[in-house]
Amino acid sequence: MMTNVSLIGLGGIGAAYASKLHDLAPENLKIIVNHERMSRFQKEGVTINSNRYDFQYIQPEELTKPAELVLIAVKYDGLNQAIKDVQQHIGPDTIIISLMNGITSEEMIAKAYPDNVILPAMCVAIDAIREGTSVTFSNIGRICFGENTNQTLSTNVKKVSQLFDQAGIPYEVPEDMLHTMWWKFMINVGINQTSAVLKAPYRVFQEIPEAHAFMKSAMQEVITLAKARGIQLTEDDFLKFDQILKKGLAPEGKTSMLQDVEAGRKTEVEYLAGTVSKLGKTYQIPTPINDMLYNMIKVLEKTY
Ligand SMILES: NC(=O)C1=CN([C@@H]2O[C@H](COP(=O)(O)OP(=O)(O)OC[C@H]3O[C@@H](n4cnc5c(N)ncnc54)[C@H](OP(=O)(O)O)[C@@H]3O)[C@@H](O)[C@H]2O)C=CC1
Ligand SMILES: CC(C)(CO)C(=O)C(=O)O
Repeated sequence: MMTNVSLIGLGGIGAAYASKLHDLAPENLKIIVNHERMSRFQKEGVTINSNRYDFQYIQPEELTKPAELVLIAVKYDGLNQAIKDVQQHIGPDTIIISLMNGITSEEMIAKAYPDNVILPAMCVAIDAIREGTSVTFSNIGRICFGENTNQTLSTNVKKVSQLFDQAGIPYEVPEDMLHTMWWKFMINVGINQTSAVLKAPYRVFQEIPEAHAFMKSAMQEVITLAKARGIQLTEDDFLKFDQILKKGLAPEGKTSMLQDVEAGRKTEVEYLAGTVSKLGKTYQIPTPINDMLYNMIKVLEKTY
């Protein structure tokens, strides 16, 4: 069993999964936080679904034994700092997992820790919402992770699976992890960004054909880029999401990007439309919808 896990980013996603690891064995989990966050968390505690959690906090500069697993659950605007802050926890055998949306965080982490195993990952179907130091979720969703392909499970994937089994964290190891990452990327590019500019909960996309078509047009650009990159993302993948949208998402639910805009926070547009536009230039594929979404969301961020 893994007895030494470190996590950075005690927000909606991080707190939800940290609560499970803490319930399993509080002494085995360290939360990396700077002095200011540590004071806030120690004073107020962290409330997760109405229960107060007092985690074992550690500051980035404190010397410590390398962790077996480091989980990263910040947003993109905090990722460069988080990559520096986890340094004391990374040894030659440390496995690193980013639970973040998008397809860029793993590349950014790999640049800083090129010799470590970084298992691509993301979470789906979790509806965590954070207000201050309080996090609530009604569905913990699941963590999809693995090597790029998983016809047979590697030792590292087995180790992490065993930990998640023990902690009761739902997970899935998709056979084709890169395809799954791009599928989620397509979803976030489509619905997160159009919901943010339309200020629209899921109901708008379920009921209004023009909103649905707008969302789909942004996703279509990801499907085209995926083909250029050798990833088989197809119309069927869109339809799979459409079923989830129509049957699985609460009409008044909101994407994380809409929540960011409503709370006046910086969004992850740079890593959604920004990435699509950059890849479009690389493969010489026009991405007009995402170029426009990029500009619109940048304007929104400047009007807070
Ligand atoms: N919320 C959701 O339902 C979903 C979110 N995601 C993705 O998961 C990722 C995380 O999202 P979410 O949990 O909602 O984000 P939050 O903003 O709720 O949480 C991020 C947390 O990271 C903390 N943080 C940032 N930098 C550091 C640092 N250097 N050291 C310690 N803590 C740090 C922030 O602290 P502070 O507030 O003090 O800055 C904050 O508590 C994103 O990529 C998001 O797109 C994916 C699926 C669903
Ligand atoms: C899939 C979706 C839209 C909801 O979990 C999401 O990942 C997000 O809101 O960021």
